[in-house]
Amino acid sequence: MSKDLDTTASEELALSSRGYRLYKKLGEGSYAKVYLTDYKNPKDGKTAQLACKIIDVSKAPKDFVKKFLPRELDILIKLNHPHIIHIQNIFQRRNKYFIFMRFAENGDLLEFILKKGAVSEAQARVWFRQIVLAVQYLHEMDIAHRDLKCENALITANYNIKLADFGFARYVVDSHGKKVTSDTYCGSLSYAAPEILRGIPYHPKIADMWSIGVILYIMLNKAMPFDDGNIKRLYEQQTNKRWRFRAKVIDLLSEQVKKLTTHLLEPDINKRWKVEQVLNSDWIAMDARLLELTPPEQYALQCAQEEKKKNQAGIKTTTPLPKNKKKLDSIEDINIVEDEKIYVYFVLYTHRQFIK
Ligand SMILES: Nc1ncnc2c1ncn2[C@@H]1O[C@H](COP(=O)(O)OP(=O)(O)OP(=O)(O)O)[C@@H](O)[C@H]1O
Repeated sequence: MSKDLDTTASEELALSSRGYRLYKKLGEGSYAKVYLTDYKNPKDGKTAQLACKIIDVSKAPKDFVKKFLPRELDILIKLNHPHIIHIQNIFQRRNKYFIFMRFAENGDLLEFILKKGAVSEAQARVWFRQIVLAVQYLHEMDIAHRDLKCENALITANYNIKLADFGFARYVVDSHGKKVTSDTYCGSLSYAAPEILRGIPYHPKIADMWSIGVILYIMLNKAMPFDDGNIKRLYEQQTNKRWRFRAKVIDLLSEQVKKLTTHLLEPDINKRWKVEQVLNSDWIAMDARLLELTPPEQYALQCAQEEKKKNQAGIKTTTPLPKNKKKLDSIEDINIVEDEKIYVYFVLYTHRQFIK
């Protein structure tokens, strides 16, 4: 096996007895490494190429191991959507978790943009809609992704998007069906909504919509809308709407896409567009084929809606609400989940930079 691999001989043996052979590093995140893997089903001999994300809990912070990782695994096994990466198998051995998933042959969206340049508006519309449908499915399941960024939008051989990396994802309702806000600040700084930077408990679904706006901007511009490592300055740029489309593309882009981007990069959470407004936007409608859901997209959405109904029916109503119920200056009153402690989890430095 390649020197690239951190797996021990006994791990390799355990993996190969299940038909897996890891052989090449595909990517690396904060606490995980992702490898290209050959798989041969021991029962029927069928083969496939997969990606394997290895999380070594002995190298990760306690908060990640106790809180984020269990959530990631719990959420991953529930998801089934055409634009979310398919999980083939998960297993744990000593300190390591091995998450086997579909291999995205064309890498991630950031890699693609860095290599090929800004995405044409027609292609961006197709990819953006796929990302938004995946987010609609998650939000319908009452899950917020909380780390939406180009690196987490993977591209298959057929140039379809598969959303990945649920390391920061969480449920946004509590056991009483009440909306909860987050005060754990996750994700990448460049994609973080102003309300996150402000350091107040935030609505994770609404913050996801901001990140989606940043992704759209990056696809069209091959640049970040806001680019400052200093949180205070970044916050000021965001709230004063100090961003513009790059000179290279501004005259080429449609008014419809400019309007959509502006409604997503909206600092006021009450005005920021939600999933349905995006999917019904004039920009998506410019390609009539994209207005209809494909049968797999329709099926996945239906499943999510049914799951939500089931959960709502099973919600306990007799248990008293947590004591720390707190009103905030936002659209609804909210319960702050007790286990959440303020923890800054920003990935401040990105490995890959845009060359303007
Ligand atoms: N299924 C896959 N197919 C191809 N490449 C993949 C796949 N999964 C992950 N990668 C690559 O590995 C990188 C890291 O994966 P992932 O984002 O899941 O790890 P992470 O540790 O959770 O990252 P982060 O610290 O950014 O949250 C991705 O950006 C992508 O380039």
